[in-house]
Amino acid sequence: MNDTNKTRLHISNLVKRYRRLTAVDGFSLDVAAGEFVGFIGPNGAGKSTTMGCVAGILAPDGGSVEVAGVDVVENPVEARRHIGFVPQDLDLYDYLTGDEFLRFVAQIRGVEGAEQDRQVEELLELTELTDARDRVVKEYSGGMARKIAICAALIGPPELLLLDESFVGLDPESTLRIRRRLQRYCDEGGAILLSSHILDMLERICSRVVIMVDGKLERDLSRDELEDMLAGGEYRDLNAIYLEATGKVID
Ligand SMILES: Nc1ncnc2c1ncn2[C@@H]1O[C@H](COP(=O)(O)OP(=O)(O)OP(=O)(O)O)[C@@H](O)[C@H]1O
Repeated sequence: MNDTNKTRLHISNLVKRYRRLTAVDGFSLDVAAGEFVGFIGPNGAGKSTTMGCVAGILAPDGGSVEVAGVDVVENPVEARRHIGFVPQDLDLYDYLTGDEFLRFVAQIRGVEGAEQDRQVEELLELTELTDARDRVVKEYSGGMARKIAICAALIGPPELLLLDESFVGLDPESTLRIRRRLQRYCDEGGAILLSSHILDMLERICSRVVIMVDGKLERDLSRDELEDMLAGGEYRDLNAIYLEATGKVID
C-alpha cells in the first residue's frame, strides 16, 4: 500500500434517487493515496448516501464508482475488500466480543497469525479497549462501539477508509489518538473520506475539503487553497468558508 500516486477512489457522475428525491445528483470525485479528505455539507446534502454507494450498500441509479481500480457495482465483494467503512448508524456483530469481532474482520482481509495478533493488540491499545476485549460488543457504550468499528475499519489496512461522522461520541483524548493514527494511515499511503460537522477539527487535519450541497459538488479545496483563503483575511475559518459555499447566513 505504499504507491502514493494511485487513485484510491474514483466517483464519476454518481446519481442516487430515493423515489422522486434525487439525493446525489451527478457527483464526481477522485481521491488519491495519501489524501485525507473532509467531506462536509448541510444535513441532507447527500454525504451518507454517497458513502453508501461507495461502500456497495446502496445501488447507484447512474454513474460509476471504483475503489482501488475495482468497480463497486460490477464487483462488490472484491471492492469491499479494499474498503474500511464506519457507517453513521453502526451495524456491528453484537454477539461477538471486541476481540472476536476484530479477528473476524482480520480473517476476511487475509490478516492472519502473528500479524493478526500484532494489529489487534495495537488497535485495542490505541482505543483503550484492551480491558474490554472479552466483553460482547452489544454491551459496549456508544463511544466504545464506535471505537471498535474504527479499529475494524483499520485492520489490513484497506486502501480506502470511509468514515461517516465517526468522531461522534468520542472523548477528547480518544479523538486525538485516533486522529493521529488516521494521519499515519494516510502518510503510509491510505486514503480517507471523512464526513463530519466538526469543522474546526477538519480544518486542522484534512489535506483537502470537499463541500457537497443538494447532492452536488459545491467546492473542492486543496490544503494550499484552504490556507490561501484563510490567510487572505476574508474568511476567519473553515466555518466561514462553509457558510459562504452553502449560502447559509447566521443572524
Ligand atoms: N433511506 C432513505 N429513504 C428516503 N430518503 C432518504 C433515505 N436516506 C436518505 N434519504 C434522503 O436523501 C437525502 C440525503 O440524505 P443523506 O443521509 O445522504 O445526507 P447527509 O449529507 O449524510 O446528511 P447528514 O449530515 O444529516 O448526515 C436527504 O433528503 C434524506 O432525507
